[in-house]
Amino acid sequence: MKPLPVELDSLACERDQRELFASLSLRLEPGELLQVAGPNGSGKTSLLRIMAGLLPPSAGDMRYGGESVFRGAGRESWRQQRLYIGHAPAVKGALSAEENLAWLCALSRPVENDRIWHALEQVGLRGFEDIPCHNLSAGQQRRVALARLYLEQHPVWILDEPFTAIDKTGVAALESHILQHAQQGGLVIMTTHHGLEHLPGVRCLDLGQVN
Ligand SMILES: Nc1ncnc2c1ncn2[C@@H]1O[C@H](COP(=O)(O)OP(=O)(O)OP(=O)(O)O)[C@@H](O)[C@H]1O
Repeated sequence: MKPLPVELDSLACERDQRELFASLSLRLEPGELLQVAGPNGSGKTSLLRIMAGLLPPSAGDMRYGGESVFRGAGRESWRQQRLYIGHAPAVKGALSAEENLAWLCALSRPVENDRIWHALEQVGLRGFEDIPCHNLSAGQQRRVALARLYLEQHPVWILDEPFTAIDKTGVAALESHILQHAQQGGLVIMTTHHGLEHLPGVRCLDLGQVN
């Protein structure tokens, strides 16, 4: 799937009658990596959830390839184009890593088991495929969610704190995978309190500065 430009047009978010941001406009081209930064509570997760189509904005619009992602046919097609991984691992504790991934992928398109095993191997979970996730560590559960980045074919990735609970080696591997996705023309929008200055071409949107 070839990514298309993403445009934020005067986007605003209010929660509990408090304005988090207003008149947020920017255009992202395929191949870009955007880091949404800002202090705790500045609205990073809220913005990512709006961009994922999971939270309505209080004003403004967002377009993908020129079509609003909040209305009509654009809404459904956006959900097939973007992969959203929230800050909680969102794995079901009673299911194994393999079962979780089969279930999560089936929501968009079923995948074969050998591809699931390959993805779990990429995130260092070889040998842990069949263990119920409630018996995995916090970092391992996070890795189960992140295995989707090796499994699914969405052009746009929206990642909320993907490095949380991941060890140093895992962070380096994930950074390189994210960079590779952008270099191959994908679009990445992510929040992280982890510095990304050492990665080439990262664009930063600081919500602490826009309000
Ligand atoms: N479900 C909710 N209902 C009402 N207000 C919320 C809800 N979730 C978050 N908020 C409020 O919105 C504000 C922004 O929260 P958000 O999670 O977007 O910030 P953040 O920048 O991601 O913070 P952090 O760096 O701590 O993860 C906070 O003041 C929070 O209290």
